[in-house]
Amino acid sequence: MECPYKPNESWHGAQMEFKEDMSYGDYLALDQVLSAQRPLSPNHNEMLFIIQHQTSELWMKLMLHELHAVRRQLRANELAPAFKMMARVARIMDQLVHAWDVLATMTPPEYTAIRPYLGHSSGFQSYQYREIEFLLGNKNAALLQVHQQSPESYARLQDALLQPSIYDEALMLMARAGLALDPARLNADWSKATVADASVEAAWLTVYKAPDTHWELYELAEKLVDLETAFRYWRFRHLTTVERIIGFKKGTGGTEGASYLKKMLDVVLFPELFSLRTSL
Ligand code: HEM
Ligand SMILES: N[C@@H](CC(=O)c1ccccc1NC=O)C(=O)O
Repeated sequence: MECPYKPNESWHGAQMEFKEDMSYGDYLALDQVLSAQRPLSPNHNEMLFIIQHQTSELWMKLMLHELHAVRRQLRANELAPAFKMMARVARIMDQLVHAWDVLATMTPPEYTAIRPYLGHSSGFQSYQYREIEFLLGNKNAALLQVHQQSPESYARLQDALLQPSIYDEALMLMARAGLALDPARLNADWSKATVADASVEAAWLTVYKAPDTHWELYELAEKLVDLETAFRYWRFRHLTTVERIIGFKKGTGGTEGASYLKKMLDVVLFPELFSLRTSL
């Protein structure tokens, strides 16, 4: 039978030769990305575990790219581009919320076959996740210690710890727009986690009681609420997936496991944006 492959025939006009030109794989550095999956166990399901984490880290990289830009835009009073980026971050978070469905196809015996190979490594050591938390105001200086072996991530995290969070920037922007905020809150110790403040709640209440007068701040508030809501769903799915797969075992990172993650569900990033709703 004649071989159907004809080297010189084009297919729908597609470029077939890449000796000189940059190809898809070149542009995306696919050789690097696709050679970075290195299972340690003989178990079939470890590939799912690795790719689930690597894709999450890639989306986190994009979230950080967007969140740093949001902070710069807020500092520059450029709200319209900030809104677009905040919406993107919330959609990425939604994507990560749905990604738990893929991981949940891994059963306890399947994970038990992989777990001994993980040693003490844990998502707790994700420096990108920690930077996202810090940028959103959930600061905790003690957690820098986890990254002392890696000067680059330590420096990034330290910078995120010491600089105002996105929420702090939103409050400074509100003050510049003429809303009355306690100067002590505007000069807070940025390395500390956000603490609810009465003057902040009163200012957001002013915005929510007259949206037409404060439309941009109203939109900013709702974008922040979208973001926090998506983040809470992620935490919740992490906890429920973990309970489903390892029950109440201690974590490889050294915490109590599910009960630690349950405590993290109580974290409120933008407290006044939720408490004000009781007064509306
Ligand atoms: C079988 C799947 C998973 C299990 C059993 C699991 C379990 C745990 C446990 C027990 C902790 C607490 C820290 C510790 O002691 O280890 C933790 C923390 C964490 N995990 Fe997972 N996890 C899983 C999947 C994931 C995935 C897919 C991600 C996405 C990147 C992730 C990200 C994190 C992060 C960021 C933390 C730190 C949370 C914080 O400090 O608030 N985990 N995980
Ligand atoms: N903390 C998990 C281990 C774990 O999930 C993990 C281990 C290595 C790399 C990423 C991980 N994911 C999230 O914590 C456990 O206790 O089983």
